[in-house]
Amino acid sequence: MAAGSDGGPTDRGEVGRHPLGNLWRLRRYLRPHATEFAWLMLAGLAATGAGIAVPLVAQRVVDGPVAARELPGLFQLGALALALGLAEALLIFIRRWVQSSSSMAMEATIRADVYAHLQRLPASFHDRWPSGQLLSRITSDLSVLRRFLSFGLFFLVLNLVTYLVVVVLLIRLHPVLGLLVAASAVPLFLIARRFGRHYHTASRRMQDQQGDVATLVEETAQGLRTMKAYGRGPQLAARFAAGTRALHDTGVRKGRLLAHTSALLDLVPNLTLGVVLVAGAAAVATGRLTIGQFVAFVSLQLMLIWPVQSLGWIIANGQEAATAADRIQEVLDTEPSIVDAPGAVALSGPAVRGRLRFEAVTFRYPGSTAAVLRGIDLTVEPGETLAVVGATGSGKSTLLSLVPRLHDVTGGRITLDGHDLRDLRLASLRGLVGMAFEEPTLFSMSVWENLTLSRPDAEEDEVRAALTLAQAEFAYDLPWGLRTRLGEQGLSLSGGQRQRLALARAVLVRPAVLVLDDPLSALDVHTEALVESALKRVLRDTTALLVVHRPSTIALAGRVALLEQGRITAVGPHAELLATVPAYRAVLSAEPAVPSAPRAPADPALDGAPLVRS
Ligand SMILES: Nc1ncnc2c1ncn2[C@@H]1O[C@H](COP(=O)(O)OP(=O)(O)OP(=O)(O)O)[C@@H](O)[C@H]1O
Repeated sequence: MAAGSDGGPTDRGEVGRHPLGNLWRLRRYLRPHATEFAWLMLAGLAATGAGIAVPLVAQRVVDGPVAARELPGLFQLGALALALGLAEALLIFIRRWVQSSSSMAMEATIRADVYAHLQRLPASFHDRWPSGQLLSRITSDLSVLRRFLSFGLFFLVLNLVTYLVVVVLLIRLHPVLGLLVAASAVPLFLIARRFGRHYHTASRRMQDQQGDVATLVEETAQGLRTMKAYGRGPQLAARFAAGTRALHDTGVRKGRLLAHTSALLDLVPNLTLGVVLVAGAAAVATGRLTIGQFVAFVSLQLMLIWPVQSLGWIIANGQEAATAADRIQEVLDTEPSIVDAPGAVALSGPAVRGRLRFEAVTFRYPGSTAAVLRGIDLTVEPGETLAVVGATGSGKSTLLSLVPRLHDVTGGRITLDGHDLRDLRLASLRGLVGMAFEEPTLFSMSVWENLTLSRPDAEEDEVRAALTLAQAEFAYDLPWGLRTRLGEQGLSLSGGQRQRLALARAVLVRPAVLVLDDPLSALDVHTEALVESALKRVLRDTTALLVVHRPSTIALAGRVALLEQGRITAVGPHAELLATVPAYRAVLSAEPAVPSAPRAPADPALDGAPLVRS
């Protein structure tokens, strides 16, 4: 089942045309373990063979030494039965031993692949997929798959072989009764097929609902403060209760479906056994069957009870695995849209001048009809700092996110030193662009690891310089200095501290282009002034695009671009815009907003010159 066209999860409960198709596609993960599986199957079949041989030995015992009252023969056959029992136990042990290691290895490989794929997928994919859905796919769905690959699939093959071998032996012992047992496979098949159909739909619903519940838990954990502040605990609890109730109801429906089917599956072999007991006893009485053969027949038939009884569980496991495979393939089938183009080139650090140019850039979010950015023409010269100012929702963050290709333009192009960004190797581009967001993300790792995410090879003195620049030396005073582990999302730090660490991380890249999305918003006036004065030094050597709101930070920029409803309406030095553009004044002050008449973006060469109105 493919992912939605806009990269979102597909409709709930939708069942693919080939329910087992996606499960079959995962066979490539079995291949590296083919030898282990062959041994596994061999050990399983040998153990079953030993088990099947026991009733045949019993037949010899009854018809031979027991009938003839011959003690030495009885001991020999008894010893053979014991040896078969021991061999069966040993083989089962070997099978279980191999089984656990290969299935765990397969699960780990699939999990690593899904995780790597998630990393390749663009920001727009993650905007659309609830994180709980991804979490449940990479955890519980993979466990379901492992259970199937290690147990369900194995027992499906083993039980099928056992069934066929035993039925052949039964037919040889007594053709009529043997065929009767063989015929019982028909109702079994019909029951199993009906169960499989219904169970597939129910298990898809349940696995999706598990994802929904995981999303709710994650949202609650993240929004705990907001929830408590607004006293919204009961509402969220009610939402959660509704989610878990839905999950419970689907679970109960699934359980009942399985119970109902298991009862039917139990009934068939027991009914057949009843018929065999009566008919077999009659055959013994009329001399058409020896007592030994009768004992062997019944013992062998009893060996079919477990394979038939476990059929319901195996089908359930198989359907859950098919659903899990569908859900995992939905992620794996989503093509990463932002990738290296064929022939993409890498730009290396010192040769890069850092001339950034937006040419008639248009951008529309996937699934949305309205463009967020329209006809953006803007040039940021090497070493220049350009501030982007605009009302909330005007598209500032979106504009900045296009530079490291978190999203790709939907019209026009952006160039760096004349190269279309889409013709550059992604790793090279992202190595040249340092970025800090207003909402800085710090990971559950040490401060050092968080800082060097942008440059794993950074030296200690470089990290120190970046921390000094970002006024983040407080990191040295944490309990274990830079080795201190931060809590989830760095929650143990204040907003301003997190922003400063994120800023240090961005400048550590020694970026050719620095993109800062309002990174000083959480700082107090005093710290902001210190960071600004330090930033000034960094900005001298790099091309920078800043989203800023405060006039003090705007002073860092040589020019300012005013963004209004996705369009650049004015470009020029701050003082001039302030003097000549009412809309600009309105954005920076409490004046009522007056949309400006469109203005041609000024040529950077005209910096300081009067603005040109179009
Ligand atoms: N992931 C997204 N998917 C769809 N629309 C989005 C997405 N992110 C932002 N938008 C929309 O794009 C528009 C511009 O958003 P953007 O965040 O770029 O504005 P902004 O100028 O940075 O706002 P602010 O100053 O409040 O941060 C808004 O209308 C917003 O609803």
